[in-house]
Amino acid sequence: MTELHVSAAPGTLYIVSAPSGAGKTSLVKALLDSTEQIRVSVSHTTRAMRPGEVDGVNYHFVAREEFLAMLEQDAFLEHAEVFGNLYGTSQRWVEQTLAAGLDLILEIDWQGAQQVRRLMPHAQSIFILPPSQEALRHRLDNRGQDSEAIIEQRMREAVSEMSHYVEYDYVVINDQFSHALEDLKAIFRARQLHQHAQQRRHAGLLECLLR
Ligand SMILES: Nc1ncnc2c1ncn2[C@@H]1O[C@H](COP(=O)(O)OP(=O)(O)OP(=O)(O)O)[C@@H](O)[C@H]1O
Ligand SMILES: Nc1nc2c(ncn2[C@@H]2O[C@H](COP(=O)(O)O)[C@@H](O)[C@H]2O)c(=O)[nH]1
Repeated sequence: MTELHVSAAPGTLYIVSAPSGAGKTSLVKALLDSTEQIRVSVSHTTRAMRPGEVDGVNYHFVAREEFLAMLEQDAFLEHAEVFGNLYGTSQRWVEQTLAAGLDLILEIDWQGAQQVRRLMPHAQSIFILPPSQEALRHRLDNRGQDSEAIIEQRMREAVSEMSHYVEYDYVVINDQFSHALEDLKAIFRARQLHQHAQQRRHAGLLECLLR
C-alpha cells in the first residue's frame, strides 16, 4: 500500500454480492485491473481450496477451530456460514485500507452485507444477478471447479439469495460481461465524483467560482 498515493479522506467501502457463479469475482477482478485506488478484501474461510486457488490471495484458508478462535477475539467485521462453510472479513484490514484513503470491495453474501450496513451505513452495495437460472447453472458447470453435489446445493440456494437484491443500492445484470463491467465502472466512477465534490466543497476549493 505504501507506494500508492495516500489521500487524507477515508476510502469508500463497497459490498458486492451475488449468487455463486453469477460472475462477481470475474467482474471485480476486471474492475481492479482498470484502477489503482481500489482494493478487494481477502476473506478468511474454512472452505476447502479449489484447484488453482492460492492461500492469502483468493482467501486465507483456515481450519474451523482457527476461525472460531478469531471470532472469539472479535477479529471479524462480519462473518457468515455459507453452504456449510464459515467466511469472515478482517476488521483490521478494512480499517487500515479505508484509513489509507483506498476504496475497498467486500465480496460477501447477503448475511454479511446486512451486518456491514448496520455498522457502516455509508457503505455502497451492489448486487450482481445472472440473466437466468439456466445461465447460472451453465457458468457453475463450465467453471469446472465444484462437484455436481456442490453445484446442486448452490443452485438450490440461488433463488433465496437473489431475493435479497432489493436490499442493495445498485443491481447489475451480468449477461454480456463487457456491459456488466461498464455498469460496475459507472457506479464506482459516480461515487468517486461525489467524493471529490464533497472534498472540494469542504476545502473551499469551489468558492472561487462564486466570486
Ligand atoms: N457474463 C458472463 N458470461 C459468461 N460467463 C461468465 C460471465 N461472467 C462470468 N462468467 C464465468 O462464470 C463462471 C463463474 O464466475 P465467477 O467465478 O466470477 O462467479 P462468482 O459469482 O464469483 O462465484 P462464487 O461466489 O462461487 O465464487 C466463471 O467461469 C466465469 O468465467
Ligand atoms: N459473509 C461473507 N460471505 C463471504 C465472504 N467471502 C466470501 N463470501 C461468500 O461466500 C459465498 C461462496 O463463496 P465461494 O468463494 O466459496 O464460492 C459467496 O456468496 C461469497 O460472496 C465473507 O468474508 N463474508
